[in-house]
Amino acid sequence: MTQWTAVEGQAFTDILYDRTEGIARISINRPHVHNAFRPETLVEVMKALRHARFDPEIGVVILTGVGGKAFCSGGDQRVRGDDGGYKDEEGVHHLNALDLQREIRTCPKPIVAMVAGWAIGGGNVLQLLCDLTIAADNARFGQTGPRVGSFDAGFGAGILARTIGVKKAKEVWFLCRQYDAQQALEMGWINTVVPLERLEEETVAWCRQMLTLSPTALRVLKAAFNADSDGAAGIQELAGNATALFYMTEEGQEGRDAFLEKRAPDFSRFRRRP
Ligand SMILES: CC(C)(COP(=O)(O)OP(=O)(O)OC[C@H]1O[C@@H](n2cnc3c(N)ncnc32)[C@H](O)[C@@H]1OP(=O)(O)O)[C@@H](O)C(=O)NCCC(=O)NCCSC(=O)CCC(=O)c1ccccc1C(=O)O
Repeated sequence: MTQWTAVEGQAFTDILYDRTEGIARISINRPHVHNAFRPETLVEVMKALRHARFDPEIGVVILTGVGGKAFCSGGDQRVRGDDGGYKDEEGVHHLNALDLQREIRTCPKPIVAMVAGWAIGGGNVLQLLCDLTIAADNARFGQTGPRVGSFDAGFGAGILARTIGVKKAKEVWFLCRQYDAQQALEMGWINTVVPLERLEEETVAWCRQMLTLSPTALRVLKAAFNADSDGAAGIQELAGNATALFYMTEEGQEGRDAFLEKRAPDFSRFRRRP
């Protein structure tokens, strides 16, 4: 059994944020609505995710839902307003699941979705955008948009098509059916299925295995997997890794040192590699 400790100084209302060695866990905590999110929920998830990103002791993040019956059932329909989004407590309308989607993709640490029960609507899109998905045998996946007057024509359509194929993605969105964990596994929608009682153990084992590997290699690979589907922003993310690595070389540092020492740079000792 993994021992989790609440992260100090991080108090939330809609989520739980805790950690064990090297792993941060963010859990949507609204089980009375199958972990549907409201704008405030997403603000809290992003805050915790940023905290985990900048914590040097954290190498992997788990995103999950409390209660064993749902990962997340998407946007909370009870706070969906008439002015283009979901209403926060001040009455301001948001579509800030889109902000979280981008933050999941640009977080340089692997994010693992740990899915028990429903991953539906915007909840399915969140698990889809996580780098890996470990599902319990009670997990069920699907989109409901065309039934409830919504759609995600961004990552929710495009990345689903890349993941399970265009025909299958159209089936998911056009028919609004639900798929069990075994069907999702067969489509390549998720990575593995385990009995519910083994879900946490298996997820933590996958995380621990990643923690033994090169963080830089994982970081650059994550950027690489997203680069083409993120367009110029994806190339920027990938290229930023190249710049960071170059700054760590003597060749890169020679340019900086020459400027600071007010002399011409001498790059002659650096090889022109084939
Ligand atoms: C998930 C179900 C299929 C589960 O069915 P069942 O097991 O029978 O449970 P229920 O009795 O239906 O549910 C229990 C309880 O939870 C409430 N509930 C469940 N889901 C939601 C929800 N999404 N919002 C509010 N409340 C919910 C339900 O009403 C029950 O409460 P009671 O008080 O007991 O009545 C089934 O529950 C279901 O189909 N749920 C709805 C799923 C859904 O349609 N989700 C929304 C899809 S649209 C979406 O997520 C868009 C959001 C988004 O990410 C987005 C997309 C594109 C651009 C921007 C955005 C963005 O930023 O938001």
